[in-house]
Amino acid sequence: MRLIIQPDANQMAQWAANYIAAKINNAKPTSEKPFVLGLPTGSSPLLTYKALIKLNREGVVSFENVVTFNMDEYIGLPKDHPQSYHTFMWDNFFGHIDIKKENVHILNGMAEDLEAECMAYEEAIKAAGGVELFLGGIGPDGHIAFNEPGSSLASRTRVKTLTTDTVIANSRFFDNDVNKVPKTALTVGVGTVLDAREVLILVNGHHKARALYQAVEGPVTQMWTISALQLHPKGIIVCDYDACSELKVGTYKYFLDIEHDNLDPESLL
Ligand SMILES: N[C@@H]1[C@@H](O)[C@H](O)[C@@H](COP(=O)(O)O)O[C@@H]1O
Repeated sequence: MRLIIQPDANQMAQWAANYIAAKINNAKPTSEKPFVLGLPTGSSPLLTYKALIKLNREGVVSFENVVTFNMDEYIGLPKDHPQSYHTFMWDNFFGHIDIKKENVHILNGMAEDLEAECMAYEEAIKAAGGVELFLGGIGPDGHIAFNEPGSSLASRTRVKTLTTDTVIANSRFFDNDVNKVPKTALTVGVGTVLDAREVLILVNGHHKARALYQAVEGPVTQMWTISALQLHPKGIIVCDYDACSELKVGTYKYFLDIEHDNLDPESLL
């Protein structure tokens, strides 16, 4: 696993955006062979999306031949609900870049047959040739997508019940009213994420410090589902100084040292 330590969330986002843009450009995607990108919602990727929008506007990267698969969606929220992940993605990213609508895939939390929806999603990922790069964030309890503690590390796309902690955390988007937060969601599995050829996880802020410690220094365990990244041949975590506060000083220094030449976002493009 690589750990890229950046001073703050802005520099983290620039690093991640430049990295993603470089990956897309190096792949030279075409409509026959598009670049398949996995994407998250939440506050963690917001600055990265902003930076990618800027790179798109400046002509550094195009999303014309990029196909996306989002990680998750609430069950029971219509697509046009202000807090649906559909709305989030179009408001914060897709609506500002040159992506084709038909290349965007987001789970439908209103599907009549949710199991069939999940199976079809896995099939669609396969049919697209698999995910090249999965971008993700994590919850303070180390969950990836909506794979809450105790989720199988081999899990696939399915229905998940959200923990009380996650419902409380996400109530900030629902007028701070936990009763308005859906209690279930559709989510790609840990196994689905690990199948991507590369996984890039964003972790910032003090409130994620324990999760980062578990991800980097803890054992692989279903109780911190992000720890499964240790089993991935190409896992990268980009974090800020605040998120590092639970790491051992030696671990922190080690990653700063071995990534010394790769920390400048400008070196990526
Ligand atoms: N399903 C999402 C996750 O994909 C996200 O990583 C997590 C953290 O959110 P934030 O980035 O807002 O801290 O929240 C939700 O539970």
